[in-house]
Parts: sequence; C-alpha cells; structure tokens
Amino acid sequence: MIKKANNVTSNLKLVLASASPRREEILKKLNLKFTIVPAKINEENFSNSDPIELVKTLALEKAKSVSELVEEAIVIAADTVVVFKGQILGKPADEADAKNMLKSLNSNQHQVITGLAVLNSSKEKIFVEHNITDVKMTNMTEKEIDNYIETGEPMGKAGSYAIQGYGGLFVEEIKGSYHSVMGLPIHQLAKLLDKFNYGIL
Ligand SMILES: Cc1cn([C@H]2C[C@H](O)[C@@H](COP(=O)(O)OP(=O)(O)OP(=O)(O)O)O2)c(=O)[nH]c1=O
Repeated sequence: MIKKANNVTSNLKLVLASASPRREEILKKLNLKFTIVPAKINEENFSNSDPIELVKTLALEKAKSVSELVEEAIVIAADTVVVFKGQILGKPADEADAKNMLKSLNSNQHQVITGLAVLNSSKEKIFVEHNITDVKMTNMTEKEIDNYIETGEPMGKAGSYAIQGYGGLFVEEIKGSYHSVMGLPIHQLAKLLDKFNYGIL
C-alpha cells in the first residue's frame, strides 16, 4: 500500500475543469483530492493556426469558465492536439476521419502538444504553459488501422489514437512526456501547483 503523500498547506480545493476520463485517471493516480467540473466552452470558437497558441488559449478558456462556477479553488484545465506536417489534428469527426488521420500518422513522426492552465478562482494567479512531445508511429497495415477503429478507441482522442490503450501498440518511440500525450503533463502540473502551496509529494 502506497502512503498518501500530499503536502498541502493551501486551503484552496482542487477542481479539474475537464470531462476527460484520462485526465481524471491521472490525477487520481497521484492521490489528489479533487472535484470535476467540466468546462463547457465551444472549442470551435477558438481557431488559431498556431497549435501552441491554440492549446494554451483553450486550456485557459476552460479554466476561466470553470473558475466562474467555483469558489476558493485551484482550477486545472488542459487541451491536447496532434500536429503533423504543420496540420492540427483534433478529435476525429467520424470513423472515416479517424482512418485518414491514422493513415497520415502511419510510419511517421508527429508532435503532441498539450496546453495546461492552472489558476485560482479569484484569478489573482494565472499560469499557462505548454508541452511538446514527439511521437514516432510504427508501420500499421490497413487491416490494423481498420481493426483499431473498430475498437472505438480512436473516437474522442486527438489524432485518433490513445497511447494508453491499444494505440500504444503503434507507438514506436516517444521523446517527451507520456502523460502529456495522454492529456496532462504532470511534471509541469506539479510545479504549477507548488506555486499555490499545493505539494503533491
Ligand atoms: C494523443 C492522445 C490523446 N488523448 C486524448 C486526451 C484528451 O482527452 C483528448 C483531446 O481532447 P481535449 O479537447 O484536449 O480534451 P477533452 O475534450 O477530451 O476533455 P476536456 O476538454 O473536457 O478536458 O485526446 C489520449 O487520451 N491519448 C492519446 O494518446
């Protein structure tokens, strides 16, 4: 049994502004006590051709929108996209879209970019960062891509794959943060939470 290791002197509660089960899972693994309040922003209203600016803006907007709904809290939000040859790949619209994305990622290297925003509900402290992780995909046959799409896993995932699931079978190499690919760069999150006297260890 691993002892709970949180070293918290802040009296603010932690709020995860996300509907992503992956982000929830990651925070749970860190033994953090938090509540979930999904952000209800319309992501389509925030287009930007620069993926770094896009994920930072989206993470900040998610955090800000939830900060209006809570009090005495530290709000965490994130946004993840895949970038291949300058093209931003978000979540697939349908299975055909997922297939196109996976075919372009096939045997190639791409970047997963995650924006991370942490702020307090009074908004006197606001931090926004990003993480870039390189991922090299192995060769996938068309049959493997079809079988993968049939599992349903690609839906709801940026770039149409999940490194933490069957998608990990296609990941040959990664340079950067596994957790960031999954949606939450925890080494950066820990440093930002420290600024609120919220020590994970
Ligand atoms: C590349 C990759 C993405 N993803 C997921 C993480 C994110 O949940 C999703 C990208 O969509 P996001 O818009 O970042 O997040 P979301 O809509 O799922 O949740 P919310 O906005 O409420 O926080 O892709 C994986 O789970 N594994 C992966 O390997």
